Amino acid sequence: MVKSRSLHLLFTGWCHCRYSLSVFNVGIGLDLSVGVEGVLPSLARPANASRIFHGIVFDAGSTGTRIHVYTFIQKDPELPLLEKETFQSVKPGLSAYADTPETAGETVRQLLRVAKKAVPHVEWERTPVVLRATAGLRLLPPKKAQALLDEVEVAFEESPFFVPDNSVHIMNGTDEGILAWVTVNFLTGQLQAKTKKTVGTLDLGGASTQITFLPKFKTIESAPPDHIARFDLLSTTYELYTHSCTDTHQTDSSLERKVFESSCLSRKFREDWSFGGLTYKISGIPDGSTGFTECYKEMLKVVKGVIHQPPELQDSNTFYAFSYYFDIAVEAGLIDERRGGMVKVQDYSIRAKEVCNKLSMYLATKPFLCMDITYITCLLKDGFGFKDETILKLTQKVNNVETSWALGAIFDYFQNIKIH
Ligand SMILES: O=c1ccn([C@@H]2O[C@H](COP(=O)(O)OP(=O)(O)O)[C@@H](O)[C@H]2O)c(=O)[nH]1
Ligand SMILES: [Ca+2]
Repeated sequence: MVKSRSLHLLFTGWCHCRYSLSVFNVGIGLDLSVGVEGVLPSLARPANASRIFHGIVFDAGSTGTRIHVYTFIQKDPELPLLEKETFQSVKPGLSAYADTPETAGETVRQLLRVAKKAVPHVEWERTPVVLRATAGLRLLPPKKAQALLDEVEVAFEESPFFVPDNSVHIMNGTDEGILAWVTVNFLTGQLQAKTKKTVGTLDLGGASTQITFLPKFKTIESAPPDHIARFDLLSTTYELYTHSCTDTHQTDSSLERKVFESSCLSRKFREDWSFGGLTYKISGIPDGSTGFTECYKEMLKVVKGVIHQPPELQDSNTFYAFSYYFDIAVEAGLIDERRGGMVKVQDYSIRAKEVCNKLSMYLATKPFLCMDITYITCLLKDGFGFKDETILKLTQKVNNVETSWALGAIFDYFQNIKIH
């Protein structure tokens, strides 16, 4: 089976992009701190509730389904602590069961067992459970996606947990970006600092990508009003720039072709790949050129001019990056899988050149690395317009909590942050 994020993109074609911009008002009465030892914002809960309470979030991603079970401690009437997160994931994602939706229900039941272990029996009936689906379901025909969501809802209703209204739905890319930003800025302590010193976030999923940051005044001024997404958290209104792309299924006849040749692959590489009901022959270009320059040109075709470039990114210093930015950096040997680490945009680019110009060395073990790392390089530089020196903090967890939009989603449930 072919395992490559960028190959998927090349087949699905251009991103469907949404740009949004929002403004930030420095917190009035915002009082948050974070992490395993940190303080979470006051969350709405029953008056007679015990000191410990929980929330369950399912992340139905395009490549897998994950459960996050959060345990909060009510320290005082205002400020609960996030005590811990219990996490588990399964592959493939729900969209793989588009023709057998009952299997999606089984996946969810299997993960709900994790929640039953993590949440004490007496707490089950007041512990909310929600599922948010991302690009995998966004790309399915609506009826097929709904059939999957219906099965999830049945599994939730059978469970002993509290199923709120609108518990199961497809999330739009803007919410995905904002909720990931909320998670990271909460976990890194930026939100409670009551300053404008927040960190931007970059997510690269199996079929979508998001960039979210607190823009400077100039960006706010020059952006069209419909590029604005606001949300409220405690007494603060935040306005963030958030831009989301979901790979769209290509509708033109090029999807019909059965052969896909790329200069990002070794000339000797041959593999069959099934996608969208067709089987493709994937290979290098037998008599053509390979290597970084040619590969980069291929990537430019799917990236250049598609993604809005906020000018201030040229001056930005640090972004938190996760999901495939992390995975590919590990595969490329840029960071350690357990510890994560910091890389510059140019580190991806330097490594891409090294890998792509020695494709035969990677043929047996990492045949798609050149393609994937070149795609990331191109996305960062020519897509978003980052400069070479921008630092990406690559991390899967902050203070032992997953870097994902899921924590932001449980905030959204408890706080109703009203993204608009
Ligand atoms: O608990 C997990 C498991 C995986 N991933 C990453 O998510 C990416 C895959 O994206 P996803 O399936 O979420 O696709 P999306 O629907 O977001 O496009 C991969 O890089 C995974 O490493 C993640 O962020 N959290
Ligand atoms: Ca994701």
